Amino acid sequence: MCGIVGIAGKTPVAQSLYDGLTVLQHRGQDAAGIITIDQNIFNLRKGNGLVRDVFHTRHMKRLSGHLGIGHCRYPTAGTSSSAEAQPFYVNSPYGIAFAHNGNLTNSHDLQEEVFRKARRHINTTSDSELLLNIFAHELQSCTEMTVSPDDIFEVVTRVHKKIRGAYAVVAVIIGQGLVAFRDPNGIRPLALGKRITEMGEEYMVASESVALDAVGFTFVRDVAPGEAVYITEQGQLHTHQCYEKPNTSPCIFEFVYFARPDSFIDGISVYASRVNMGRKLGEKIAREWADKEIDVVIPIPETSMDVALQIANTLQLPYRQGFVKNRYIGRTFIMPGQTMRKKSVRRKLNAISSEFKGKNVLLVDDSIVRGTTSSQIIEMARESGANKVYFASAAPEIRFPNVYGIDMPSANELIAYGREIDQIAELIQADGLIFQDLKDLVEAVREENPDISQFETSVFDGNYITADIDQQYLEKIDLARSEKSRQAPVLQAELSNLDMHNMDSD
Ligand SMILES: O=P(O)(O)OC[C@H]1O[C@H](OP(=O)(O)OP(=O)(O)O)[C@H](O)[C@@H]1O
Ligand SMILES: NC(=O)CC[C@H](N)C(=O)O
Ligand SMILES: [Mg+2]
Repeated sequence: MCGIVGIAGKTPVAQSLYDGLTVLQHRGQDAAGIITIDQNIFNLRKGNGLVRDVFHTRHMKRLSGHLGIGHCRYPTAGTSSSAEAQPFYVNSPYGIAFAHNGNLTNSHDLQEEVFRKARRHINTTSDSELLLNIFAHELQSCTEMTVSPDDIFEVVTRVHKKIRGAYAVVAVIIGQGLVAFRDPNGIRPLALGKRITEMGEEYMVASESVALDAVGFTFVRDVAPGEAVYITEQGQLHTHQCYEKPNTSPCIFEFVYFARPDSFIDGISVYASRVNMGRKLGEKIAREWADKEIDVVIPIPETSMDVALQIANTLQLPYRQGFVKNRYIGRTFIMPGQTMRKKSVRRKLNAISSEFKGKNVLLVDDSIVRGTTSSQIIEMARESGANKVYFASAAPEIRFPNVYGIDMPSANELIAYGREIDQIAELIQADGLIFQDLKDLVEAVREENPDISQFETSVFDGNYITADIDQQYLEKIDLARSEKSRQAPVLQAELSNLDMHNMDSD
């Protein structure tokens, strides 16, 4: 679930892009990149690592220009090689740099087509490099030196027809401007903001509204599903719906886990939706666990805290922060391998024994995916002397792989796959386990914007909104991306030699 930002400014943009990326860091911790345009030259810096590690002062100084884009990456296709860090670049037509959040579901077919019909070579296994080349191929039909907004919208319309899956994209084109667009289902988020300076109006697009807040842009609106936004080099904003029948279905997992609580996505406050999730789950606990004596509600930092507090309020129980989070360790779920994820839980969280000793505790998490966190946390609660350990998840059981930009490619790795609740409880050693109902989760989010009638909920119900996912496809991604297949060391090593960067790697 990567983070993307783009600014068409009147003043240097590198620092704002950097600051925007730092507040989107929770969306991708593996790689980061910024590209700017100055006097028709691209300046690019990208590499593996956190935003603060990839960019040093010497890089920032070289990222001059008033137009630029940035990306922080959580790989969900291809490999974690630095060669697949974004933005990507192609020199023709005009010179295009491109950043993508999401995942294409017809990459395989497109790969063939791009090579045969467009004779374009894709140098990595990244679906984003592929998407850039499709966009570039469509733009190739513009023969004028200046591309008009209508040309851009026609290009995006054709791209929408070719590709399937989830995508929020931002691109900059030499001599032209900044383009951003969102898939027709609006699975991945994209917000538009504006800043007034002495030199004139500046525009910004970002995965989450929080990035706009951080750099002093005012939120204008969400980019609509299927819509494209084009800001010319001179700073004129043009927008157009490029899909005939868009079908708004935002990814519900953004609200459960991915997005920051202080963001608004499609008119929904992520924080308020989490409070609603807490209320609904609290009511379910009151209904179904009337016989259980719970002394205290304890969140598993960090994402579940807003939900847990509301559960405690609903149940009229004390809320205690029984786990301390090491602020220097990032999110474990988006770490690249299971070994690293497993090790990091104990480095990240430590228990305050007095909050557990002799008590019946209700631990709350936003979701249980592989069960890495829950099983270790329950063990820690017991080591700290808890009497009974109950566990509540603000999201329902996750039983289906994700194909839209969340790295859950294999059903077998999901703890709830093929298991009933009591079997999952036994595996994670909980004395009781309760999940939110899907209907309640959808209602909790919808309450904040009833105009949205559906959400992308495939990980819970196997209903894939793009209607192109069958068992064969799921088997293919399982084979390509499961934990087991990613341990093939030769492939990883070979791919990491394919580094192609424009700026020094140090
Ligand atoms: O069942 P699992 O496979 O362990 O995945 C679920 C856990 O991973 C996430 O936490 P993470 O540490 O990524 O981030 P957070 O600090 O934002 O909660 C999520 O909040 C759950 O705690
Ligand atoms: N999580 C994402 O949005 C990833 C984007 C793209 N599929 C990649 O793997 O680089
Ligand atoms: Mg967590």
